This record gives sequence, C-alpha cells and structure tokens, in this order.
Amino acid sequence: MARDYLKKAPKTARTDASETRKIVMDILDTIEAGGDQAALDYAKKFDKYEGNVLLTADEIAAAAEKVPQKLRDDIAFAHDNVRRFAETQKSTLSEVQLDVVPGLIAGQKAIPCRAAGCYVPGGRYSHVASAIMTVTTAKVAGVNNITACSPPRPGEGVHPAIVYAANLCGADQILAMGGVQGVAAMTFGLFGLPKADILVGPGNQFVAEAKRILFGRVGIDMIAGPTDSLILADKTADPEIVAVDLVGQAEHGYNSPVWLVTDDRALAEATLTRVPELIEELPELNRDNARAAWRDYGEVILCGDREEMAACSDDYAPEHLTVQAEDLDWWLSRLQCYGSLFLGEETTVAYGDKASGTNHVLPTSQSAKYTGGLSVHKYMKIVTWQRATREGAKRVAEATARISRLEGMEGHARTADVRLAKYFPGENFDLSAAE
Ligand SMILES: NC(=O)C1=CN([C@@H]2O[C@H](COP(=O)(O)OP(=O)(O)OC[C@H]3O[C@@H](n4cnc5c(N)ncnc54)[C@H](O)[C@@H]3O)[C@@H](O)[C@H]2O)C=CC1
Ligand SMILES: O=C(O)[C@@H](O)CS(=O)(=O)O
Ligand SMILES: [Zn+2]
Repeated sequence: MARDYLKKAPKTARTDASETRKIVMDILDTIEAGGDQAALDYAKKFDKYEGNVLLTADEIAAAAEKVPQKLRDDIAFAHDNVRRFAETQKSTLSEVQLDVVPGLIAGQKAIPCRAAGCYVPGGRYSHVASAIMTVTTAKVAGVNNITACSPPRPGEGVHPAIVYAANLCGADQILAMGGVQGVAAMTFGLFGLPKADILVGPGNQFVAEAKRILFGRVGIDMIAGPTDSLILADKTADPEIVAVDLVGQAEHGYNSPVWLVTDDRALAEATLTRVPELIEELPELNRDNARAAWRDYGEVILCGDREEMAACSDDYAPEHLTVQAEDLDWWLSRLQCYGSLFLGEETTVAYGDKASGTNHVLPTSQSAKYTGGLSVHKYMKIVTWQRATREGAKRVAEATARISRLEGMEGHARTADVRLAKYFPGENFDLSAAE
C-alpha cells in the first residue's frame, strides 16, 4: 500500500531557508567587520539587552543564589546521568596501534579540541538541559576551555538556572548573548574569549544556519536546528499517550514538525481529533507554538504494514523517534535513521530531553541520515601517527618511490630515494615508475 497522508504538511524544514541564509550571512559579515560593538548592537536589536555580556564570578554566584534547592538537586541528577553516559561512550574510543609491517608501527590517538563554544538556546524557553548536555560532554571529552553562551532576557540577563547549570557542568566562561551574535562571538573570539575550535549545541533556524555557514573555519557538532519528532505506533499503542507525546514536542516552536506513522487507521483518526484538543489546553506561548507547528508541519501517515512504516520513518530521518508498537526488538534492529530512539510507552522523548542521560542535542532536518547526536566523540579528533625502523620502512620506501613517480610526483619519490640511498648504500633499487 502506498503511504496515505491523512494529514500532509504544507511546509518543510527547507521553507524560508534561503531567506534565513541571507539574514544570517549579513549578520555574520557585519560582526566580523565590526567586532564586539557590532555584536552588542545585535544583542540590543534582537534581545533588547544592554547589560554585561561576559559574566563575572560575582554574577555567576548571584545567579546560583536564585536557584531553589529542589531544582539544584534535579540539575545535579541530570548532570550525573549525562556525565556517566558520556564517560561510557568515551570508553569506546580507544587508542590503537598496529605493526603494519615488521618495523613500521601506525597508531590512532583521540585528541580533544582545545576550545569549545556551547550554544544554549533561550529565546522561547529557558533551556537549562541544553547547558547540561553541551558543557558536560565537552568536559568529559577533555576540552580545555569551554564557553557557554545563551540569550539574555531584557533587564534580566541569562536565566539563573542556565548560568547555574553551565557553571556546575564545567563552563570556563559564560556569555550572555544569543542567536547569530553569540555564535559569532565564540567563533571570532570576541569579548576576550578564546576562538572556538568547535561550536556545539542546538538553536533555532538562525543559530543552525550560522553554524552551517561557519563550518570549515570552525568545527560544528551537526545541524541541530528546530526540533522534529516522529512516532511509530501500531494498534497496541495508547492513542492518548501518542497524542500527548506529539503535542509535547510540537510546543518547541512554530516550525517544529511532529509526525505520526501508523498502520492503524483508528489510531490515526483518534490522533487527528485529539492533538488539536490537547494543544488548546496548553499555556499561551506553548499553545501558539504547537498550534502553528501542527498546522504547518504536522503529518499523519497511514502505511500498510510495519516494514512500510519503518521505511517511511527512515526517509524522514527524524531527530527523535518513538516506537509504541509490538516487538520492540524488531524495530531496534530494523530502524536506521534517527537521532535518538525511544522504545516503548514507558519512556518518552522528554526523558531524554531533560534527564535520562542520553544527549538531547540531536540532528534535525534529515541530518540523521548521516550523523548521530552530540557525544564526546564530536569533540575528539581521531588522529594517526607512525614511526619506523630503517629496515621496517624499506619496502614502503620502494613502493612510495615507484607510486609517486607513476603519479608524476617526483618530489615525493625523491624523499624515499634519499632514504634508501642513505640507509642501504650498497644496494641497487629499481625505483622507476612501473610501466
Ligand atoms: N536539535 C536539538 O537538539 C534541539 C533543538 N532545539 C531547538 O532550539 C530552538 C530554540 O529556539 P529559540 O527559543 O528561538 O532560542 P535560540 O536561543 O535558538 O534563539 C534565540 C535568538 O534568536 C535570535 N533571533 C530571533 N529572531 C531573529 C531574527 N528575526 N533574525 C535574526 N536573529 C533572530 C535572537 O538573537 C535570539 O537571541 C528551537 O527551535 C528548538 O526546537 C532545542 C533543543 C535541542
Ligand atoms: O530537540 C531537542 O532535543 C529538544 O527536544 C530538547 S528540549 O526539550 O528542548 O530540552
Ligand atoms: Zn523537547
């Protein structure tokens, strides 16, 4: 059976992409030319903020005072889970070496980037969990200098719990600056910050586009833009939980897609009825976001069987993928494209978003086709090294000389020739290009 769209979205993640690109390019160019003052001008324009941007130790301590003990405990709990999961992931990265031929050893090392810029979103909601996700993983990876940067609220600055979490997790500096100007400040080394080797963290379409444009001169973790989520559900799923979970992630923003893929028409129809009702029950900001997200980006897709459902899901390559269906092991082994997978009704995306330990900085807009989410590995450079004895490199030198000569790279060939002549003066080698 072909995919039957009971609700089809009029918009996709590419809608307005070229307009966003133009806006971001212009801001980046202006800041690169104008430095600190240009970034401050944008902070004033977009966030109506004119306060101090690089937080002092006193400001960080004052923010901590405002965080209630219960929230501190929850932040510590989430931090501990994220840290231990990151440490376990790090343990999968080993330094290796191989005797490629007797007398020539080649090895792999993992070296952390020296300076990371962690973007912590804060336009619509106060993304405390993003501070935990980004700064903790950088710290576990061994990054030497970590900047956390987040949008300030007019007259208030960065939310105190974000400041508290970033500091607890190991940020060396906290910058009260959001959007493209925040990303630019960390990349260009404004306000006395070290220039970031890598930019990580989620953000809206402007933040994601800034990272995309700057990639190359600075590393990035991935494109982690507006949140998207897909639920795979069969007739065993609870329609109320499916609908609540869809609405839960649609509140992220007006451009956050949520999709239901099912082989059960009754479930699809119940969802179509229930989602708008649940949206209307949300507080105003959340309701406005979810309403627009569902109207413009929400989809309900009916498939013939679970194989078609899995294929459909892999085409969407969602950031968050939930399965509420029979035989979770089958789904775990079959599904190939997602940022993070939530198997069964007993867990849910929000657990991963906030506290369960897996990272919530995840690939959006189909980038899960080629990458996973944020982990210590994103901050680590896998580099190689080698050393050799004269005898061990002899055969390699002969092959190098002949291959280089065949390629027309005479300078390369001579670096091998000169060694063979020096180390084996009595021997004759045929180092001409193989015909
Ligand atoms: N993919 C992932 O792993 C995650 C993604 N997210 C996403 O992060 C995003 C957070 O978005 P926001 O709440 O907006 O916070 P944000 O911090 O990403 O963006 C706020 C900034 O956007 C800039 N901005 C706003 N309007 C602008 C305009 N017209 N032109 C240029 N710059 C402008 C402002 O400078 C402001 O500081 C959401 O889309 C959410 O879905 C959140 C967490 C995880
Ligand atoms: O895109 C995401 O990962 C978000 O769902 C994370 S959070 O809910 O904003 O913390
Ligand atoms: Zn979320």
